Amino acid sequence: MTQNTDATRPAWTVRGTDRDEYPEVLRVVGEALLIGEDLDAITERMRPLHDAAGYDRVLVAVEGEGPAEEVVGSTNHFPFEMALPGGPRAVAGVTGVGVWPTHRRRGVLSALMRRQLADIHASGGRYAALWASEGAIYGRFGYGPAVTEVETSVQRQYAGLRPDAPRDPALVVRLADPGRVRDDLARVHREVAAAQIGQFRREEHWWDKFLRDKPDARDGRSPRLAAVVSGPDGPLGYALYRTLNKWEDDGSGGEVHVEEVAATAPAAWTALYEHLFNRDLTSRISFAFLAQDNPLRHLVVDRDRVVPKLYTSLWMRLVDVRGALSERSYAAPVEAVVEVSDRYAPWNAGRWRIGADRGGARVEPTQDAPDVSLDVSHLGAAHLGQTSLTGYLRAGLITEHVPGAVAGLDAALHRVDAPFCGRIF
Ligand SMILES: CC(=O)SCCNC(=O)CCNC(=O)[C@H](O)C(C)(C)COP(=O)(O)OP(=O)(O)OC[C@H]1O[C@@H](n2cnc3c(N)ncnc32)[C@H](O)[C@@H]1OP(=O)(O)O
Repeated sequence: MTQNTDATRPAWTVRGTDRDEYPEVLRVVGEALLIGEDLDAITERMRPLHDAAGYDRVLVAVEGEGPAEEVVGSTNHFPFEMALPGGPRAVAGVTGVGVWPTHRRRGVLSALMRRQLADIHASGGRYAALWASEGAIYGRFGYGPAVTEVETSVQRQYAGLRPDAPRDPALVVRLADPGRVRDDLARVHREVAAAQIGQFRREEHWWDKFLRDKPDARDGRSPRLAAVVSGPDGPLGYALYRTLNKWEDDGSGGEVHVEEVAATAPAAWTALYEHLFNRDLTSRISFAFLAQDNPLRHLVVDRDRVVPKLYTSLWMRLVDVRGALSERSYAAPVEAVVEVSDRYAPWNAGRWRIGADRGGARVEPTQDAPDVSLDVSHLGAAHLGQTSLTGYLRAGLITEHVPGAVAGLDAALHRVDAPFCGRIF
């Protein structure tokens, strides 16, 4: 149990919770996040995820004792299997973080984070990941920005695909209610998620959540649609989207809003984009989440009409530096001593000798002089192979004791494929 030791403030402690107390947790987190929804509605929405995952990973900070006890903050994590460099791994998907507005900036979150990391570590966890509401929050807790994704839109008049985009006349696109083609969606996603770094295996309760479609949450848009592209051997891709019925003085101005698009074959991407770009009465097609290397900008006639807006999705945290670096895959051989600082998970702090090549890695504690000194958040940022350590070096945030050591680490950690999560959890 973590105790606030500042005698000038009311004491609060960190402890676990249970199913009965959960609505109270949601009340606090919902208010902190400005959810603006009735508590019953939030509870109804969130219950199934927790009933499936259990309540034992939810932590609360409470103030007072007995009947006067009140929840003033909370954090939670879901058990995910996520594709990481090296293969699918158990990752703690941290979410539901909030502190009651009158109790902010007193160290409540810091205590919750410290306890949560200790709990994940004690249960053998090596990684945590989250989507941050604000980029300023999680660096201090050892999380680094590991995935940059793209939001974009294209005017229909410029949404033409190249004549040489791969097309397969054997492919068929079917438009349906997502519930009717859920097995097809799951089949495609299973294949994509197994290989794409940053995706987590989507269990049934997560499909339930992502396919929920309450009319009051549509923001004036249509019910969700699923376009599924299939070949003779089954589904090869899908797009989940909504339309918006809109009219301007000079005619139809409808919109297509794509929530998720996934495919396992080049011609399937073409078929899906042709479907999305050819809805009558529309003038704009938007994409909420795309990987940075999604084929879209290669397939359109004029890539500059598809302007990417970048955002950070996953923040990664190496909960067990040695374990995580030992089981990672490497793109190039590397031999380096890395000195790690870690305020919130002290078992990671110290010097680690990393010896790795394409066949595997050894990571051992050492007292040898370091080649590089950095914070654990930098390792988390670089772990998925997209964020470079060189950027931090240029910014003066990590120290290179041996010239070229950071470049050597970057070459080894690099991935040619862009990581992508695409779903806020
Ligand atoms: C994965 C997710 O769930 S993301 C959702 C996160 N939740 C939200 O955004 C909801 C609204 N915000 C909140 O509930 C709270 O402000 C929280 C959870 C972000 C922070 O909780 P607090 O208890 O105030 O944090 P705590 O007091 O432990 O702060 C620790 C340090 O982080 C800093 N900090 C905390 N939040 C922020 C922020 N939003 N921006 C910048 N700095 C911050 C504090 O200033 C403090 O710095 P210091 O150690 O130099 O003094």
